[in-house]
Amino acid sequence: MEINILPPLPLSASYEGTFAYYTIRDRLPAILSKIADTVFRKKNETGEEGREDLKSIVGRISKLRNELQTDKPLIQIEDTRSDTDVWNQELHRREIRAEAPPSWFKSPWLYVECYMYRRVEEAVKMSKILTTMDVFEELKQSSFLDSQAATINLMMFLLETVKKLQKDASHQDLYKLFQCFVQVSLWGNKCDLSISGGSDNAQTSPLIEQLHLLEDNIIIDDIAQVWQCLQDAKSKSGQPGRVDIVLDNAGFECITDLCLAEFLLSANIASSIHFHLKAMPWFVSDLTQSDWDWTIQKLCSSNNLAMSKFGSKWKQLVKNGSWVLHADDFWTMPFSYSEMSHFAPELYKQLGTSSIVFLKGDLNYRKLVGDLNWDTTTPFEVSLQGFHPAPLCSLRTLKADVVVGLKPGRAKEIATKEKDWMVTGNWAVISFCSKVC
Ligand SMILES: O=P(O)(O)OC[C@@]1(O)O[C@H](CO)[C@@H](O)[C@@H]1O
Ligand SMILES: [Mn+2]
Repeated sequence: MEINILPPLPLSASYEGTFAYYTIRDRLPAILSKIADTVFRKKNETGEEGREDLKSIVGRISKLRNELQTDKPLIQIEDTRSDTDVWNQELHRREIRAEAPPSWFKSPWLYVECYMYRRVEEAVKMSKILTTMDVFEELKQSSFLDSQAATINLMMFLLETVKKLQKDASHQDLYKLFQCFVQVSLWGNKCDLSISGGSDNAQTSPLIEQLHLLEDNIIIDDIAQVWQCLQDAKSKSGQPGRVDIVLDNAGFECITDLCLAEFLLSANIASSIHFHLKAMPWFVSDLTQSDWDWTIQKLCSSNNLAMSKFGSKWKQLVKNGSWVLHADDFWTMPFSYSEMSHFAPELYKQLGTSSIVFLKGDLNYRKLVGDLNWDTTTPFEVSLQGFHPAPLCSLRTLKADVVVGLKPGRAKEIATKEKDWMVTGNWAVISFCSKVC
C-alpha cells in the first residue's frame, strides 16, 4: 500500500513535557553522573598512567554534562575512530541545513541522544592506555548475575524443549513453541539499563510462567505472519533460510535472544543465525563483542547443567559458522534505518539475503520509524520510509512515545489502563512488514 503523506516532525526535547524533554533534562545527566562515579571508583585499580586517564575521562564526562545542561551547540568529535568522519560530516550537514549548530534541547532527540553516547566513547578513546574501557561493563555484568534464577528457569525450559524436538513435535506444537520463544525474547526487552538510568533492572521472576498474563499487553501481535513468512521461505527453497537478529541489551535480554536463536535452529526453522552487535558501548546496556564473550564464558563455567551445556554448544555454533556475529558501525550511528542504504549499502545488501530480520528493542524501533511523531494509526510499512531489505519483525517493549500500526481508538483505550503506557515498558509490539524492495 503506497500512501503519500509528508512525514511528521522528529521527537525532540524542544517539546516541553514530552518524554524526550524529560530524557534530556533528567535521565541523560543522571547517566553521565553515574559514569563519572564508576570511572572515579576505578582509581585504585590502575597504575599512575591509568589514573591520569581516569581523571581525563571524568573531566570530559563532566564537561559533556555541563554542555548538555546548558544547551550548548554540539561540537566535532576529536578521536580517530573508524566512524569519526561520518559523525563530523553529519554535524556539519545539520549545521548548514538548520543554519545553526544543533543543540541538546532544540535538535531531534534521536540524534542528540546517540551523540551523547558517541561523546562518552570519545572520552575513553582520547585516553593514553584505557582506550578500550567499557564504562558500562560493571552494570551489564551485575544485571546478568542478578537475573541468575530467571536465566536458569528459562534455560531448563529450553533444554526440555530441545529434547522434545528431537523426538517428535507436531506442526501445531512447533507453532506454540515458536510463539513462546518469540514472546520470551520480546519481554526480555523490559530489562534495559538505560530506561532505569543505570539502576537495577534485572529479571527476577520466571518469565515462562508469566507469558500468558502478559499476552493482553501485546498491543500489536503479528506473530502468525512472522511464522508464515518463515514457513514460506522454507518451502520456496526446500530448506530453511538465514535469520538475522539485531540484538539489543546484554544480561537477561541477550539470554532470551540466544534461546530464540537456539530454538529456530533446533526446530529447523532457520539454517543459520546472524547476530548484529554494537561496535562500542551504547545506550548503557547494549551488547558488544566483549559482553558476548563474557556471557558465553559465564554460561560455560556455570554449575547449572542447562547453562553450561548451551554455553559450550553456542561457542561451537559460532566456531562452525551456524551462528555469525557482526558489529557494523552503522548500528551506533545516529541515522534512521531509512538511511541505511545510503550510509551502509553493504550492510543493507547483506540483510537482503535473510529470510527475516528481527530487530530487538526500543531504540531499534525508534530508528525503524525515524523517531518521528507519527499518528499511532500510521501503517508500520509507511513509517519505515523505504527501509525494506527483507521481511522485518520488530520485537519491542514501549519505552519512548512513538508507536504506529494501532487501530483507531486503541491508543486512547490503553491510556485509560496506564497513563504513561508508551514509556513504561509494560506494553509491547510484535510488528511485521513483509514488503521487500
Ligand atoms: O533500545 P532499548 O534498550 O529497548 O531501550 C533504550 C531506551 O531505554 O533508551 C531510550 C531513552 O533513553 C528509550 O527510548 C529506550 O527506552
Ligand atoms: Mn538497549
